[in-house]
Amino acid sequence: MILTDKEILAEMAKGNILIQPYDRNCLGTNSYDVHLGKHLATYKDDIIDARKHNEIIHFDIPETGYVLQPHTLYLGVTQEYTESHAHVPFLEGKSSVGRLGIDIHATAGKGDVGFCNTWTLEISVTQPVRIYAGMPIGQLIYFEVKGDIENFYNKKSNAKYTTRTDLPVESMMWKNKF
Ligand SMILES: Nc1ccn([C@H]2C[C@H](O)[C@@H](COP(=O)(O)OP(=O)(O)OP(=O)(O)O)O2)c(=O)n1
Repeated sequence: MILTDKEILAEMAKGNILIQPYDRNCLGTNSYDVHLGKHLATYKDDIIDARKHNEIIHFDIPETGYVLQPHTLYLGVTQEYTESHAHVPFLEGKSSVGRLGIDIHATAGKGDVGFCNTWTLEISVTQPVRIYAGMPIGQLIYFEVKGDIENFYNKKSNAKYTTRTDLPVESMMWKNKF
């Protein structure tokens, strides 16, 4: 079940959900709108290797915006730092963003109970499009879970994305050792 606006507020009051910064106007009927942080990154190498630790180059979106180009994967980050201690958070796109031809995640939309961080966005575009820091970029949806949890994400020793940051984070797939 997806939490409604009232339930999101109630869970925030209980400390189960944290969204920083928080703005009441960003709370939708059953979601919360998140915004594009000013930091972007691209992979340094043209060919990236799923077994290796691929380096990324960080840069900032200027005030005048930044034109994203097709055929490039951009890593972005939400302005919002979030914590979800009892619900599964999902990051979804927004229709208005999709209508600009912007995808904000390549395949990963699901978060884990216990995830405490900003969200890295896996951004690609259909045609060149100018984007701006602070623009609404996605929405968080919170699902109820069934059953007890043995390993909360922030307590798992092998969780890859637990270090708090306001920068986009590259793939840590190399830690999987395959
Ligand atoms: N677009 C996304 C999707 C997820 N996450 C965060 C929330 C998740 O709780 C965390 C880990 O996501 P996955 O479990 O999908 O990733 P991995 O399986 O690769 O990592 P791990 O081994 O740490 O679970 O990353 C994110 O920042 N940006």
